Amino acid sequence: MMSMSPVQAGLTATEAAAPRSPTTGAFLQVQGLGRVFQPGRPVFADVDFGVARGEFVCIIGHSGCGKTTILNVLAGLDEASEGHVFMDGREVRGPSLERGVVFQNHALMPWLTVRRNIAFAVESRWPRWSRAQVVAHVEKYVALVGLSAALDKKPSQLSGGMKQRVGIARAFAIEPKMLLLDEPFGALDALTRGTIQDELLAIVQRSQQTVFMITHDVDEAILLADRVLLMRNGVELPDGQWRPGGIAESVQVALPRERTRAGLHRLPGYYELRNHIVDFLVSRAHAA
Ligand SMILES: Nc1ncnc2c1ncn2[C@@H]1O[C@H](COP(=O)(O)OP(=O)(O)OP(=O)(O)O)[C@@H](O)[C@H]1O
Repeated sequence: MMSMSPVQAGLTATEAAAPRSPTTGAFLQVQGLGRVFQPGRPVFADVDFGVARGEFVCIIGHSGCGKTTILNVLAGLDEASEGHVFMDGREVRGPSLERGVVFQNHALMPWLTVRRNIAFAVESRWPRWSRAQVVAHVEKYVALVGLSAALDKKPSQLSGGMKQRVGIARAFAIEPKMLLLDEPFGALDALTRGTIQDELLAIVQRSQQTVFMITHDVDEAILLADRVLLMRNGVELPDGQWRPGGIAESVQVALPRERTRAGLHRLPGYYELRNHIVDFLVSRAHAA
């Protein structure tokens, strides 16, 4: 159980921090994760994976397979029914400013300006900072997402894309060890989505940020990720037994890191990779 300490679980701290293969040495280690909402029908079980420091991992799968549930457990916002999550050698036991989370719907405080929304997070992260330090830090991250002109506007005065940018700036501004993104561009139109994908790609490449991101968009995953986890849904087998969902495959994106949206389809290996992922989603993600 997530709530059980290593000592309660009968493990020493060293044993608890020592992962089983295949995640040995990874910055984020997910071991034997399972989540049950409906007894006898776990959403997923035995989920094991690792994310290396500086790696960008996308998870893709059909609605309901449990992606958001996994992300919430990684964020410390939900408890797994089974298994453990370790980040940087320590078990995740609750929310922390070491992890920056961005949801599909920005979750900004509507009564605060862009500046105050981000400053609120920065002040929580570094409570001893002077006002001038906070101001400089906030302005730096708002500039990074191209929103300096909107610093003193409230969320209601911004477009959907701008609000999502503020959410991303806020997550980056706390300089988390890991960024957790739940379909951050899902609610945006294609044009805005493309622009923000490019911005995210540039910021992540510069900062070497470790990222775990949920997406439904195969091209988005190929553009951004070093690796894509393919998640299958839980399914009732012909004999009536329930097989929980889980990670079916981990697919390396073996394309040059210098990718652009416009040039993606010209990269050797792109179509094979895309077809492989689409084929999984069409024929294998729900298969009994
Ligand atoms: N708090 C909850 N109580 C009961 N069932 C839940 C709860 N949260 C999630 N579920 C169920 O768990 C399953 C997985 O949900 P989850 O949101 O993780 O899926 P998802 O893969 O992220 O889906 P989507 O792509 O649609 O966001 C769904 O069947 C959902 O109904």
